[in-house]
Amino acid sequence: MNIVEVKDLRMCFPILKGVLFHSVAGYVKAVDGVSFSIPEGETLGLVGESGSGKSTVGNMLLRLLKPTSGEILYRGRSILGLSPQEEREFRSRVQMVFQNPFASLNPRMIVGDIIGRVLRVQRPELKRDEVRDLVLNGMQEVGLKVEHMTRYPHEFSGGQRQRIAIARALISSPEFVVLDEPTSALDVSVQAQILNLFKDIQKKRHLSYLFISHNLSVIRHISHRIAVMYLGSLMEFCDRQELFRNPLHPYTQALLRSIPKPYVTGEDISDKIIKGDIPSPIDPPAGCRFNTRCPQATDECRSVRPQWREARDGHWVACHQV
Ligand SMILES: Nc1ncnc2c1ncn2[C@@H]1O[C@H](COP(=O)(O)OP(=O)(O)OP(=O)(O)O)[C@@H](O)[C@H]1O
Repeated sequence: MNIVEVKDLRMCFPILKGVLFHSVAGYVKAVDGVSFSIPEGETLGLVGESGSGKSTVGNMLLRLLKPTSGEILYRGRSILGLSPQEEREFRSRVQMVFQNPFASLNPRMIVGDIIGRVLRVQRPELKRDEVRDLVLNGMQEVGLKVEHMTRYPHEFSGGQRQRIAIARALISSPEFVVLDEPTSALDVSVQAQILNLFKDIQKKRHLSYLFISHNLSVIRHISHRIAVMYLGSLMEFCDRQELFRNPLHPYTQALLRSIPKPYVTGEDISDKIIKGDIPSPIDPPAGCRFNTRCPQATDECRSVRPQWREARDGHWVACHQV
């Protein structure tokens, strides 16, 4: 069963102008017709360059942003227009971990209170000792110690702080977690530990993740399926192994070529880097969004938007050349 299904999702941010920002000068088409699904217990890796719209998708799934149009189904039910009761239930089932563990933790609260606060709001019937026990279990699950409970965030390293943020996200026993670049601010060795922690927790709790990153190596390590995003649109979506063995879209192929090889020093990857800049989402190119940088672009690519279609079993792509 799919835990999340997204259909033709769009998000346009108005660009306001004037002294009192009273008129609209245009729109940023941050997300422009995105569809995908996430099966229960799986991780969907959402990868793309900076500004491609990944965080906007994540924020819409969390109900932090209301889509301009499209549908978001959570366990088959729309999450748009929930009653206050349904909203509370949704909040306990869906959680998030963001990139910056330095900014996301209140520096004036001790760790035990940071993690336990969610429970005080969501389950006011719990007694103090019960909250404490749950917080302790949660801390141990992510590799924190009992004595960490009374310390402040500034006393911890980046990796430890991200463990605190993870414990806080898990304390309400969510089913689905949006992980928005959760390891990007960490050292490489710590990144691997945190990625493995996410995997262990997923196995144990049968959690589903949307994992957002610009780093394909990280996405490869953690994902079951991968969606490749470019300038607000999905270019390709399939199983992880299929994507790395048989990438169909020229953008995905270029992304894979640009991953530096381990143990090769001084490798010249200048001819493998995608040429040109990502165009502005205020005035995206007509036809295929990638046509201005695609070596295979034809007149059709420059004028007709490619359809999002299943080229092979479970392998979706938007490209005229496939
Ligand atoms: N609140 C907003 N108002 C106006 N434009 C926005 C807003 N939020 C995002 N954008 C724009 O929408 C586009 C997509 O942004 P988004 O943050 O979703 O991309 P991203 O792929 O997550 O990039 P990054 O990896 O840099 O966070 C960008 O052009 C961004 O400037």
